[in-house]
Amino acid sequence: MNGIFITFEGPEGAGKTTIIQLLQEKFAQRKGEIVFTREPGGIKIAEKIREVILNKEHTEMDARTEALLYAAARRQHLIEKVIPALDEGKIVICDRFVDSSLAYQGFARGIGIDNVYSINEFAINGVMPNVTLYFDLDPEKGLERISRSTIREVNRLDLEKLAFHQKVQEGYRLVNERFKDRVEIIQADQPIEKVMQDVLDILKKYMVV
Ligand SMILES: Nc1ncnc2c1ncn2[C@@H]1O[C@H](COP(=O)(O)OP(=O)(O)OP(=O)(O)O)[C@@H](O)[C@H]1O
Ligand SMILES: Cc1cn([C@H]2C[C@H](O)[C@@H](COP(=O)(O)O)O2)c(=O)[nH]c1=O
Repeated sequence: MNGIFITFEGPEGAGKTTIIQLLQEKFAQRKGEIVFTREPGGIKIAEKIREVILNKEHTEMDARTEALLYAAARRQHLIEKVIPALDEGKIVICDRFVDSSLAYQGFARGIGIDNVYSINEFAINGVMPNVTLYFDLDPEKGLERISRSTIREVNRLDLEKLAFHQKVQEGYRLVNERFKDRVEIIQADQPIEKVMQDVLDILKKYMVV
């Protein structure tokens, strides 16, 4: 794989999707070189799994089932979209990846970061990001942002209590420490233009911006 794999991580409402949209606009002329995608989703089967996981009616979903579904969506997305693009030398920018599973299912759901990493090792088979941009924002602020959004649909995980989202933040702290060689922290509580500039400053170490 000759390409560059870049992932965006962070809590709800941190601004990952907003910045990815701005990057898509900025790099609109470079469609053959840069692939934008997301997890869970990005391809047909994984988008269907996304619908199952995030459906607000599926309140009975077991935590391990949830972890396995994210890992299954990840596997199919890697095989169909991410790995072929990296093999062609492309840059892949993905909204969320395995660190989300470690923070949300591993830590916040209480399954254990190592347990969730194990099932994901089977799914990803050694494919890890070159760099991860972590959008750092307190969960209260992120939840407040999404509650004000008129376009973003509320999903099952958004509906978890604040205590869950605080655990997600704590989980990410542990994950970021474990993978500090590839994780770059973005201060997400800044105006969008400044967040975008900080993101570009990091991306320019990996690609022409
Ligand atoms: N820097 C910012 N300052 C203020 N509001 C912002 C900023 N970045 C994004 N927002 C707003 O916050 C809301 C959530 O942003 P966005 O969807 O990009 O977050 P996200 O990290 O992708 O969230 P999620 O992972 O929950 O989907 C949107 O309404 C967006 O306009
Ligand atoms: C990949 C992944 C995601 N999640 C959670 C995080 C969010 O609550 C949703 C995805 O929604 P978004 O608007 O696209 O951010 O799913 C998770 O818990 N585990 C994962 O592996």
